[in-house]
Amino acid sequence: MKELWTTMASLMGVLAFTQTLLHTVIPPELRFAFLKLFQRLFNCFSSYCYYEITEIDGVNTNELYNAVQLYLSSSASSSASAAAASSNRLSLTRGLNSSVITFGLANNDRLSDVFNGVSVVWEHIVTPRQAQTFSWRPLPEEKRGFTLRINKRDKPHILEDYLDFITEKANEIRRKNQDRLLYTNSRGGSLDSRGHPWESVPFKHPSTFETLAMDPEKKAEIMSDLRDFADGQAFYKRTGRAWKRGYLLYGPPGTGKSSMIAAMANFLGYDIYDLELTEVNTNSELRKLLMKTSSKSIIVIEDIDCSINLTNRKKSNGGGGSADGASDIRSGPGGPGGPGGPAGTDPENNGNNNSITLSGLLNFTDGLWSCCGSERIFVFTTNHIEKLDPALLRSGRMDMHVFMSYCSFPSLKILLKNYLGLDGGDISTEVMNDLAAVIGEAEMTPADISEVLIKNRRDNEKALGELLEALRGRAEKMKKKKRAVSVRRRGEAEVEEVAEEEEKRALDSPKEVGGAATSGGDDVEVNYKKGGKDEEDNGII
Ligand SMILES: Nc1ncnc2c1ncn2[C@@H]1O[C@H](COP(=O)(O)OP(=O)(O)OP(=O)(O)O)[C@@H](O)[C@H]1O
Ligand SMILES: [Mg+2]
Repeated sequence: MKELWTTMASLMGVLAFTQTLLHTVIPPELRFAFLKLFQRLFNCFSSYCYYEITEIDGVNTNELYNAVQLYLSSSASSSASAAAASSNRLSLTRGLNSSVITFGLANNDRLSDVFNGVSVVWEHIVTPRQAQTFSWRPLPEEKRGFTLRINKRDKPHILEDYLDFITEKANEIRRKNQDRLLYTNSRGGSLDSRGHPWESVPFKHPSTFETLAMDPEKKAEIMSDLRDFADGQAFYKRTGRAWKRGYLLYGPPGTGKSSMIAAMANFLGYDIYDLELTEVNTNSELRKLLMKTSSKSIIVIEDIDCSINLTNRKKSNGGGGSADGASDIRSGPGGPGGPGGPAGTDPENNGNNNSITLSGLLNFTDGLWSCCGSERIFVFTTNHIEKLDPALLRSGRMDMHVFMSYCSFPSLKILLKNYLGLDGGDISTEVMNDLAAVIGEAEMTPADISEVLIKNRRDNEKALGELLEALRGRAEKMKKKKRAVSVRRRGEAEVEEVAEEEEKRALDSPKEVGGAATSGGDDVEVNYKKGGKDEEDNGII
C-alpha cells in the first residue's frame, strides 16, 4: 500500500513538472493530448472512478446537480456540528417560498456518504469560468460541479440505484423545505395570466395533530391511516385503485374540522386546495379545476351541505325537486334560480349541463377524472351529515367518516396542556375529578373551551375556576333542555297514542263510526281547513 502511495506521489510530482514544462514549450493542442494520455494512464492505476455532475449541462441547468446539492445539504446539516468541529465550511441558503434554511457544501469541500454499505466521496468543485463562450443566456462566472468518487468494484452495484435514491430524496427535501400552499378558486372560473384557475398563498396554519384536541385513539387511527395512504403507492398500484382517499369530517361548529384539515396538511406536507363550490358554475369548470391540482394535495370542500344541491342524482338530472329545498342554497351566475330549485329545473339552466350537480361532484371525487394526478385526499366537512345524499357517503368515496364531537375529558386535557401548559399531574385531583364529572354533560365545543382558557391564560387558577364554572353552567342548561325535550316528546307520544287508540276503536265498532260519520266528516273538514290555514301561514312565514 505504502509503495503504491509513493508511486502515486512521484507520478503527481512528474505531472506537475511536466505541466510547467508543457506550458512553456509545447503548443496547446499537443499539451492537451499529452494530458489526456496521462490521465488515462493514471485512471488505469487508480482503483476509483470519478463522475462529474456539472451545474450547467451545455446551456441547460442540470437537474441532477440540484438534486445532489439538496441531498448533500441534508447530510451536511445532519452532521453540521461535526463539520463545525472539524472547521469545515457550510454554505447556507434559503429558497423562494421557503422559511427553511438549508446547508450546503462550501467550495471545494468534501463529504463522504454511505449507500447500501458502500462508501463514496463527494467533492464540490468551483472554478472560475474561462473565456466567456457565446451563449444565448448569460452563464455564471463560476463553473460548479460535484465529483463523485466510487470504488471501481462497487460501481456496477450502486451507481444507478444511488442516483435514483438521491433524486427521490431531493424531491422529498424540496417538498419539505417549501412552505405549504393554500389554493383558492375565489376568482370564479377566470384564469390568471399563466392560465391557472387557482390562486395561492403560503399556508401557515399552526394546527398539528399534537395541538388538536380529540380522543387520542381516534387521533392515532387517523394519523396511521394518513401515513399508510402516503406510503401506499405500491399498494394502490397493486390493487388497481386510484391513489386517493376521502374523508368526511362532521360534527357541530367549533369542534375542530377545519383545524383537522390544517393538521393533516402539516402532517403530510401536502398543499391544500380549498374548493369554493359556490364559485364554480358548471361541471366542466369543476373538472378543469381538478385537472389543475397537483399531486400530494388535500382538496377540501367545507360545509358541503350548504354548497350544492344535495338531491339524489336522478332527481337533479331528471328535474325532480329537492327534498326540502333548504339544502340548495347555491347562488351566483348559472346557479339555481330560486331557493330550493334544483339544478335540473332551474329556468336558466333548463336541463342542460350548465350548473354543478351532485353527479358532477361525484365524478369529481370518484370518476375517471378524479385520478388525473395522484396521491390526493378529498376532505368534505359538514355540520349536518343527515342532509347528505347517501351516494356521497358510500365507501370508496368517503373512506373515513370522522365525527368531531363535543369536548371529551381526554380532549380537555390536551387543551389544558396547549393553553395553560398544564399536564394532568399539575392539577389537583379534586379539580380534575370535578372537570371529569361535568365535561360530558356540558357538551361544550373545544372552540368554546379554548375561548375561556385564552381569556385567562395568564392566571391558571382563575382559568380553571372559570372553566369549571362555565362547564357547570352549561351542564345545568343542557340538563334542563333535555328534560324539556323529553317532556315534549312524552306529550307528543301520548297524543299519538290517544289518536291511535281512537282510530282503532273507530275501526273496531263500525256502527259507532257510521253514527259519527257526520261529525267525522265535520272533523275532516275542520282538519282540512286547519291544514289550509297552516299552509297559508307557512306561505306568509
Ligand atoms: N379539536 C380542537 N382542537 C383544538 N382546537 C380546536 C378544536 N376545535 C376547535 N378548536 C379551536 O376553535 C377554533 C375553531 O375551530 P374550527 O374552525 O376548526 O372548527 P370547525 O369544526 O371547522 O367549525 P365550523 O363547523 O364552524 O367550520 C379553532 O381556531 C381552534 O382554535
Ligand atoms: Mg370549519
